[in-house]
Order: sequence, then C-alpha cells, then structure tokens
Amino acid sequence: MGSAIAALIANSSCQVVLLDIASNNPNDRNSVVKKAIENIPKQRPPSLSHPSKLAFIKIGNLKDDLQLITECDLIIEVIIEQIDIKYKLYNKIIPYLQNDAILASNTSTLPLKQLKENIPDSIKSRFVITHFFNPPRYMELLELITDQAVVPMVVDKITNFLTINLGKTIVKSNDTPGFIANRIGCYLLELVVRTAIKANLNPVIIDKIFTDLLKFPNTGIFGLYDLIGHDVMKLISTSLVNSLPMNDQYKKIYILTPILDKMIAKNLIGRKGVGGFYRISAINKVKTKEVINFQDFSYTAIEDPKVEYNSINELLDSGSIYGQFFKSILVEFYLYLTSLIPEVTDNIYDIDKAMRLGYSWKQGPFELLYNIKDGFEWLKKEATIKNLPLPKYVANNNYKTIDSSKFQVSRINLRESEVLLKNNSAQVLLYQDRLVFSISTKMNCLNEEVFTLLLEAVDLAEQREQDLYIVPLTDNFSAGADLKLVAHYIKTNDFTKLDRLLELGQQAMMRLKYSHINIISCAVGFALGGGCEILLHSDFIVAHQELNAGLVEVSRGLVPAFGGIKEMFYRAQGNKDRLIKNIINILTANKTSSADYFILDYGISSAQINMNKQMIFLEASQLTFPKKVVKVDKKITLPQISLSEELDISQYNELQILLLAQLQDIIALQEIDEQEILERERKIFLELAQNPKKDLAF
Ligand SMILES: CCCCCCC[C@H](O)CC(=O)SCCNC(=O)CCNC(=O)[C@H](O)C(C)(C)COP(=O)([O-])OP(=O)([O-])OC[C@H]1O[C@@H](n2cnc3c(N)ncnc32)[C@H](O)[C@@H]1OP(=O)([O-])[O-]
Repeated sequence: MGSAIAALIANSSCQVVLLDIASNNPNDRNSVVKKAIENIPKQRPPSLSHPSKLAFIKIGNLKDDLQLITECDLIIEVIIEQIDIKYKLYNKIIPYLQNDAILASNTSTLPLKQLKENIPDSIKSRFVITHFFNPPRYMELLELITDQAVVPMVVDKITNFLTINLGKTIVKSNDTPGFIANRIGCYLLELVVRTAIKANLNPVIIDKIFTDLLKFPNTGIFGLYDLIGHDVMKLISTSLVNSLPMNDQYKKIYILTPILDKMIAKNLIGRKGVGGFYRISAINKVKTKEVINFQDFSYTAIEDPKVEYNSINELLDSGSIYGQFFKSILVEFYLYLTSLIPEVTDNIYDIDKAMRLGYSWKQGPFELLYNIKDGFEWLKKEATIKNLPLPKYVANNNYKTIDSSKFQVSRINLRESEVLLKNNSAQVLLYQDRLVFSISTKMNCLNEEVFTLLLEAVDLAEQREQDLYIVPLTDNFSAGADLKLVAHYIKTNDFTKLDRLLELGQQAMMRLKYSHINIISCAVGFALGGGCEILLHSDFIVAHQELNAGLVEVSRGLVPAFGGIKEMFYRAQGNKDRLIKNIINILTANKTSSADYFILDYGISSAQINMNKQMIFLEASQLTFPKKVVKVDKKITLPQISLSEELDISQYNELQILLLAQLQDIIALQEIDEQEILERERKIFLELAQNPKKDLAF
C-alpha cells in the first residue's frame, strides 16, 4: 500500500518522496520504484484524484537516495510485516531523520513496543504507528498508536497532518495486536467463514442475511474475505494468533479448515486469484456471479436468494438452521468484542467508529446490538443458557451507561445553532454568527419547499448583510431534483406544476448568482443534477476532494433545467474550445470523480479543495471574501461552431442528438441573455418530459 499512501498524500498537494528497494539492474537502480509509480494510475479504485497529482511524488531507492529523507517531516514505513526486516530499514533511515521528523510504521499487526525495542531513545519520542486502511484514499479510518514515550507535540503534529491534510478520522487504540478494527473485523470474518464451512452452510444465504438484515456492506462476509484475499487473511490471522495471549478466543475460532487451505493451494484466493468463494464468469457472454461448491470446488451460478425473514430478530427466533447459526456466531462475536474492553480501548464509541469507517459497516457493533433483540440482556441470557463466561464489561452491567445518541455523530456538527427559518425540507441556521442554509430531504433532493426557503434565506442574508453558506448536514450535498416527484408529475400529466417548479428552481439559482451577498457552498459527497447547478450558481465552493459532481441529467433521460445549460454557455465566455468541452459535459452526463476533476472539467474558478469533509464548514467559515461585485451584463456571446462537425455524433443516442440540435439552435443566435436560455432549458425539459426518452421510474 506504499504507493497508494504516497498517492493520497499527493492528492492533498503535499510533496511526497516514494522510496523503494534498489533494483539489481545497474543501469536503472530505480526500476522497482518506477514500476510502482507506473502502476499508480492503474490502481482500482483510482488512488489519484487527478493524473496531474503524480507530479507531487518524487522517487528514489533505499540505497542511493536516503539523502531525500532529510527533506521530510514525516516518514511512513510500509514494508513487509517482519520485525527483523523492519529493524534493518530503521537502522538505515534513522541517520537521515531531521531532529523533529516523525517516524511512523503502517504495520497492521506488530505492536509499537516491539517495533521500538532497538530504536535510539531520541527517536522513541517521535515514533508512532499510523495504521491506514485499504484503499487509503477512500477509507476514512486511521488508527493511531502512541505510547508514554511519544511527546504530546508529536501527537498534535501528526494528528493535524492526518486529519487536516489527509482527511482521516483518527481513532486512538492501545498498543495491542491488530489494534481495534482488524482485531474485531478479522475475528468476525474467520468466525463466520470457518464455522459456516464446517456446518456446510451456503455463503450466499449468509451474506444475504448480513447485508439485508444486519445492514452490512454489499460484499457481506464471504465477499469481503474474497476482496481482502484468502492469502492476506491467512497472513493477518496467523500474525494475530501468534501475538495474542494463549487464552485469547481468536486462537480458538481460528480452527483448521482444510477446505480453505485447499482453496489457497488452487489459487482460489478471491478476486485476485482464479476465483474465491465467488467468481464472475461470462456465461453465454453474460457476466454471471457464481458461488463455489465446497465438495469439488466447482462453481454454480447464483440465483438471487430470498431471505424469508423481515428482521434479524425474526430470524433468531425462527429456530431454522440459519437462525441457529446466526444466534451462535452473534453470541460468540459479542462475548469476544466485550472481552476486549478496556484492553483494546475503553471507548466503545471509538469501536463503533472504527468499524464504520474502517470496514464500512452502516452501524458499529454496539449500535447494531441495540437493534438486535433487547441488546445486552439478550446476550447475557443466551450466554447463560450456553454456560459461557461473561466478560467483565457485561457481567458488571457497564453497558447500562451507554448513550446511544453518541453512536452516530452528525458529519458536520452544527448542533449548537439557532434555527431562524424552517420548513419540512430545509432550514436556515445561525451558527456562530454565520448564516447557514441546509437541506433535510432524503439525499438532500430539491423540491418546491427547498427552493422557497432558499429564496427566503437569500432575502434574510441580504437584510442582515451577511454571506450565506450552503452546508449539507449529512454526507451528500444534493442528488438533484427529486426524481420521484418528476416521475409523479409526468405520470399524472401535471406539466403545469412541473413547469412551476422548474421556474421556481431557476429563480432560486438566479437569486444565488445575482444577490449582493456571497454564496459559499460546502460540497461533499454527491452534487448531481440540480445539486451541481447550485454549485455553478454559487460565488465560492469549498469542495471535498472526494466530491462526485456533475450535470448527470442526460443519463436519466432528462436535461439540466435549473440553469445548468445556461451556465455551460455562460462559463465558456465566448471561448470555442471551452464551449465544446462544456457541451460534452452535458451530453455525456459527466460525473466527475474528484474535486480536481470537477474544477477542471466544469471550469470552476472560485474554489478551494478540502480533504476532511467533517471540517469543510470550519474551513469555509475561516475564509474571508471580498464584497461581491454583482455582475450586470447578462448577455452571453456564442462562438459560431457547428456541433455536428466538432463532435463525433455517431456515438450519441436519440436524446443526445435531439439535445445537440437544440443547443445548435441556441448557438445560432450569436448572442443571448441568461433569461432567454433559461426559458429554452425549460422548454426542452418539458418537451422531453411529455415524450420521455427513458423510463423515469426511480
Ligand atoms: C422536481 C422537479 C424539477 C425537475 C427539474 C430538474 C432539473 C434538474 O436540472 C434535473 C435534475 O436534477 S435530475 C436529477 C439528477 N440526479 C440524479 O440523477 C441522481 C440520482 N441518484 C443517484 O444516481 C444515486 O441515488 C446516487 C449516486 C446519488 C447515490 O447512490 P447510492 O449511494 O447507491 O444511494 P441510492 O440507494 O441510489 O439512493 C439512496 C436513496 O435516495 C433516493 N434518491 C437518490 N437520488 C434521488 C433523487 N434525485 N430523487 C429522489 N430520490 C433520490 C433513492 O431512491 C434511495 O431511496 P430509498 O427509498 O432509500 O431506496
């Protein structure tokens, strides 16, 4: 993961040095690291937020280029989990460390105590473990392990860098094997996989129950085992088992499972092997997901299994084979989990956070137990029936002090704010003297109430002579117009209401653009369709690097009609190449995969990239903006181009060609004002709505 961590640092526009072993090739001692660099753009999911970020990475080898370490404030070691090899490397690099440089290991299994055994005292005070999760660009969790020797200034410095520059959420763990997330996550994986194989149960049904009833990520348990790789799981679990105390339950559930060993021998190690528990095959040219038969390692196509229970409680009460299996593994899992308190951490909310951010669970394990049966009382009862000893945490009733409101803390915490205006879909808040508009619909979708309150918010901001911040209180800026509403209007032929809504949306966008106060949008997650249009009408955007934004309407059989088309013409400012690029954005429903791409593809000139989405509003509120100069000239000059000559129209579908013709008609006008394009947008939208080119059911 070394090159992927280097890419993450480069994404934040920090200079980074990537050192790898020196190659034996005397003509090119950097060939190993060059290969690593060449592979970065090929990594999936992509490690780089934009190819240009590669320029932030300087390369070298660990024989000739150690001098480069003297330029570094932080050195992260990411090599094989073998203590003697790590020691050798530390001995090599320590002479080159600056006096205040921090040394960190990305080990996932070796304790800090052991890593520090042969390290000079002067380094011990600035040597920590920074445990990134894979893929480092996307996983928000970072486990930080320090000890008494590490001075507070070092902890502050590295915390700031990891949080602000790299956008990580830090969970502090005690120096115990596997720390928090892997100790718990890998335990559950091994427990489920090994017990299920022994009982000859079907992975497909087990995964379906995990995803449907326990709300685990789509991979489920067997799918995640495949994703991590059976070989890697073996390395992690073996290393964990070797470092855990004799009586640790992990050793007991890590039972000999010949089927798993045979799978490794056959290279059935998951996604990077020839198969795993699952594989994707082309059957009659159709991509088909198959599941392994443990008897002969053949594969069978999966038919979507139906889970006949509506909730996990129903399943546990059912007495069925799978009901009994889940009861047994959940009891074992929770007894192990609670036995880790306070050894691993005494903060149960940190455990939940680690599992949500490191393993993508929708709920952490403690929150989950609240939703299974009557939580700890159920666990106690089941353990007693099975005559299993209760960990102190459960036996002493410590769980009774749990505050369930602390399980999921709002991403951008504006809890202390005063509500100034509110309706069912949005609110205007006063937070530390900043005026904030936030949407509260599902996925922050846009509807009449959102626009009505947005207009009122701008009025209020103008009266108070205050800038207005548009801030999502959840993980997404906005998924655009409420498509369910659009589909409803179309289905009921209510085009008058649809047009009214379009007009209201356009009015709100123009109000954002031409109000005399600054509109600052904090863009995180998805900003699609109408969500993107709000960004295009804002004066300044603070954009989280992982922003997914774009005018995606064409992919839904619609066209941008809240000023998206108008802005694409406006922003070209008479420049032919820019106009073509902007038109391609609309036609191809260009959804960008990072803020870097959004800024370039959509020609955004007033933006700042932020790496930590939880801090986005804080960063925005610390910026100062000059008094807005309201533009008066609303005329747009149109460069005379023929779209059919400039673009390869053979690749476009019926909707795209129809839209191209409409856009060409606009270009033919040579000059147009914004209001006129808005009217045309509405007309095109309504024409399409009356004769949709795609099923709008959503
Ligand atoms: C109002 C009339 C005005 C018309 C004027 C339009 C003009 C404008 O220019 C056009 C638009 O904005 S066109 C719009 C352009 N925008 C788009 O085309 C984006 C459409 N959305 C998507 O592509 C995906 O939802 C995401 C990629 C955003 C998230 O994927 P993910 O993370 O896998 O999550 P998930 O599971 O997919 O969704 C979670 C829940 O949210 C729900 N929901 C989501 N978006 C909704 C919407 N717009 N609407 C309603 N609901 C929407 C979704 O149904 C689900 O509900 P459930 O009850 O829990 O099942």
